[in-house]
Amino acid sequence: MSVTVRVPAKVNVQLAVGAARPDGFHDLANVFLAVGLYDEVTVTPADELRVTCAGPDADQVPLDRTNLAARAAVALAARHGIDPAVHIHIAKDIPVAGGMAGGSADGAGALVACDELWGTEATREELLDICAELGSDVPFSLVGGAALGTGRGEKLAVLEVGGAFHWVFAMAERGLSTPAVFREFDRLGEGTDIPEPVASRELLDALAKGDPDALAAAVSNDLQPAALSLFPELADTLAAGRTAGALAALVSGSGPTTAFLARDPESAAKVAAALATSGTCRTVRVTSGPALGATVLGG
Ligand SMILES: C[C@@](CO)(OP(=O)(O)O)[C@H](O)COP(=O)(O)OP(=O)(O)OC[C@H]1O[C@@H](n2ccc(N)nc2=O)[C@H](O)[C@@H]1O
Ligand SMILES: Nc1ncnc2c1ncn2[C@@H]1O[C@H](COP(=O)(O)OP(=O)(O)O)[C@@H](O)[C@H]1O
Repeated sequence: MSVTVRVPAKVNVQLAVGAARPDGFHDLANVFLAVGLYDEVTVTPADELRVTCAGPDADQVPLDRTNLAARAAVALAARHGIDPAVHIHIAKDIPVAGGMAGGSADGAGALVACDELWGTEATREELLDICAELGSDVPFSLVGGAALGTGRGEKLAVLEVGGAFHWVFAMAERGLSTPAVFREFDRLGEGTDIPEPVASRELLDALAKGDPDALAAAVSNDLQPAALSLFPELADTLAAGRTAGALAALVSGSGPTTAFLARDPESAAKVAAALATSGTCRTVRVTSGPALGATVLGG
């Protein structure tokens, strides 16, 4: 018997970042939108806990107990007095270290899959608690759709979305480390007054209406200057997408994946084709959001 769970990637349509807290984290107003790029996490009973991974970026994924999927299985098992002897296989389509929360997706996926496999019947609240222990982005991977994350991004309020938004994602030649980007944010902001992060009313209204032009006018990412400072070539990718007709071009979360909002699928295809031949990125993907959160596909 095995259980497979499908989990989406995310883009941050707004990422407002406050000053560093005493615990090293930053308070956020983090508006997440789940998009239709997915990892699939399959769990099967085994003699001991083991992780395998397949996909274009599989060689960059740790297969030891630091893998977020393994940590999720161990955390659920510990709470329920279960031996976490399970083979976790990750079919990885979400770019690694790209600012699209691929590791978080695998953590949420493994948690839901193990809950189903072991019949632990954890409440949604317990699952969300474990997610928050695993990482700031993990609760959103479970929930999907669109949500406002406050605190370090783990406290979620579900948001209304009035229609599908069309996106193009450009994957970069190398990854960026999330802690390094937050450190660069701190360095760039030294000596300045960093305001409390607040969600934009215009942005929430644009999401609720499903209005791509209004969303394009309202998107923002406070980590973008830090990501560009560490990876200046991303400016060329952003410019190539804008020139090709994207309504908005921004770094996805801590980067280095860049995200381009298009008015409709035809325009998205045009932007993707231009980016693919621009020589400014590794690969290009076209998709839309919102997408469902962690979903059991069956065994
Ligand atoms: C920036 C965002 C935007 O959604 O994601 P990515 O773009 O990397 O996917 C998130 O805040 C990343 O969330 P996640 O990747 O789960 O981070 P965590 O494991 O909780 O933390 C990793 C490190 O990032 C920094 N961190 C993370 C979240 C936060 N609110 N403040 C921080 O300063 C800290 O240095 C922390 O040690
Ligand atoms: N299941 C996993 N998939 C990908 N990366 C993982 C996983 N578990 C742990 N990691 C680690 O997390 C780091 C961040 O990866 P990822 O979650 O893909 O990016 P991001 O935080 O930029 O969205 C990776 O470099 C890797 O070392």
